[in-house]
Amino acid sequence: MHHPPVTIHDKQFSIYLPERKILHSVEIVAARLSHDYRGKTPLFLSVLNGSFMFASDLMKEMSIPCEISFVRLSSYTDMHSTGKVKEIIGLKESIKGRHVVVLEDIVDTGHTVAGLLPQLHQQEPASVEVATLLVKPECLQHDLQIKYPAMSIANDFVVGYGLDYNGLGRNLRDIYKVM
Ligand SMILES: O=P(O)(O)OC[C@H]1O[C@H](OP(=O)(O)OP(=O)(O)O)[C@H](O)[C@@H]1O
Ligand SMILES: Nc1nc2[nH]cnc2c(=O)[nH]1
Repeated sequence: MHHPPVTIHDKQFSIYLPERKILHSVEIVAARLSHDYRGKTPLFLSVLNGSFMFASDLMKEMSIPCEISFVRLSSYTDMHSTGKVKEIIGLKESIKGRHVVVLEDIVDTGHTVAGLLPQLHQQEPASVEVATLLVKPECLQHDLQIKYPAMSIANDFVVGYGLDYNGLGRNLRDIYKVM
């Protein structure tokens, strides 16, 4: 399939990860989670906004009973991290004693996940792991164990499949990188 470059705001982006490759990697993560959490009914915590598409496709591939809830906490306003991590908003149910799997679209500097995990641990879950569609190992600034990364990528700014550039591009089926 041909994927011409796309323009979003002031930038051009070229195809990076086509939809079939994304969906294949999501299937593999779902199979691992379905195996590892058999009998545990995991609670997925999808970190909005970016992870909604990953969360949706992952859930459809899970073959064991599982629950999902959506939380917010945002640290990015532009193409660079502000380094500020905010509180979890929207976590209504108790996670005490639950097997929690945080769902992220991307772990870049790791500030977001590093800020989120202690807040979750305070609530005494049985376990917490992280599943992310993308991880940028070169950019990680925290000692994080990301147990379920679907794909590792280089230090490129990417959009599509839930990921935005200043609000736009989330609807793209494929992932593009800035040119
Ligand atoms: O590892 P980090 O450097 O912290 O970057 C990763 C975070 O940045 C993005 O969120 P963003 O704050 O842009 O919010 P959004 O999901 O609503 O786009 C992404 O969804 C991750 O949560
Ligand atoms: N859209 C987008 N958001 C991010 N947040 C952290 N890294 C990225 C990235 O490469 N793309």
